[in-house]
Amino acid sequence: MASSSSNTNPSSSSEHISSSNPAGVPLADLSDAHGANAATADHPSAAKPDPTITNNSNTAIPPHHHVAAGGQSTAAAAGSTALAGIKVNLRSALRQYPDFPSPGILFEDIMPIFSQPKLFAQLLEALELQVATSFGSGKDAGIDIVVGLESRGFLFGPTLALRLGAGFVPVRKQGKLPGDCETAGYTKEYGQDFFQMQKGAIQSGQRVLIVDDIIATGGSAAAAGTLVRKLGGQLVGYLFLMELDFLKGRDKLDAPVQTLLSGQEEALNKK
Ligand SMILES: O=P(O)(O)OC[C@H]1O[C@H](OP(=O)(O)OP(=O)(O)O)[C@H](O)[C@@H]1O
Ligand SMILES: Nc1ncnc2[nH]cnc12
Repeated sequence: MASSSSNTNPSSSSEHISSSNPAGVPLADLSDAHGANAATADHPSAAKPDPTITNNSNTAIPPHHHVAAGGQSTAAAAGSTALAGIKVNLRSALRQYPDFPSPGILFEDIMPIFSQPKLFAQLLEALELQVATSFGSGKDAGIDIVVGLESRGFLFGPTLALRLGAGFVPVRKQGKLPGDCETAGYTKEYGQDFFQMQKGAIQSGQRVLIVDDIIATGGSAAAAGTLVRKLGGQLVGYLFLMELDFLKGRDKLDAPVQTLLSGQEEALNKK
């Protein structure tokens, strides 16, 4: 199994507050005790380096922009600044629900992001910027297919696919897709299930990026990766909105992992 690593590129690894905001949307109110800059047991402070912008091969993700000797390109630096500002806003929109859907689970509710159109737009911008750090911008990323996991991966997967000039293919819970399907069972943070993909949904050798909202134990994502490979896809990476640190789900994945936000350094009942 691959292990996680810290990014050695400080300009893209912290959720610092930027005074300029290239995304053009007001940053969160930092005076709010529940705002993005508040250090809570659930979320690291904004000043703490973000360990999530990493791959799973113990190397920093190389930017695909031209890099001038001794530093980032102007485009890469602008992208890093925009990404950092957006992360602050995304984090402040998340809500936590203890003991949902079962005792001991601290549920991270991402839905408020989607009810605010400017934030929803920023999420897509951040995901595209994050993809660009590894693969290049838009169509240059060379992603053929974005695979989204039912159901929250359907909220932004298709839109991200369009922005990358890629197609979208769903992974669904068992019994929802017609025709011949491949099936993979898995265990997630609060239960067990089966995922399916339609045979023929991916052409042999197509470059596939798997996206979902949250990686917890990594069980769902690992099963999706198994299905993509069964269909002949080339799995180039995973992209999540959020990672629950204490569960170390990325250790189950054998392709590069990128996440916008990290949280829950410890289990709920250990706090
Ligand atoms: O890393 P894991 O422990 O596998 O957990 C992560 C998965 O759990 C949630 O999905 P859920 O099955 O609750 O479905 P939903 O998106 O339909 O709510 C989440 O959206 C991920 O897909
Ligand atoms: N703690 C959690 N919050 C939201 N979605 C999840 N999926 C798996 N674990 C989760």
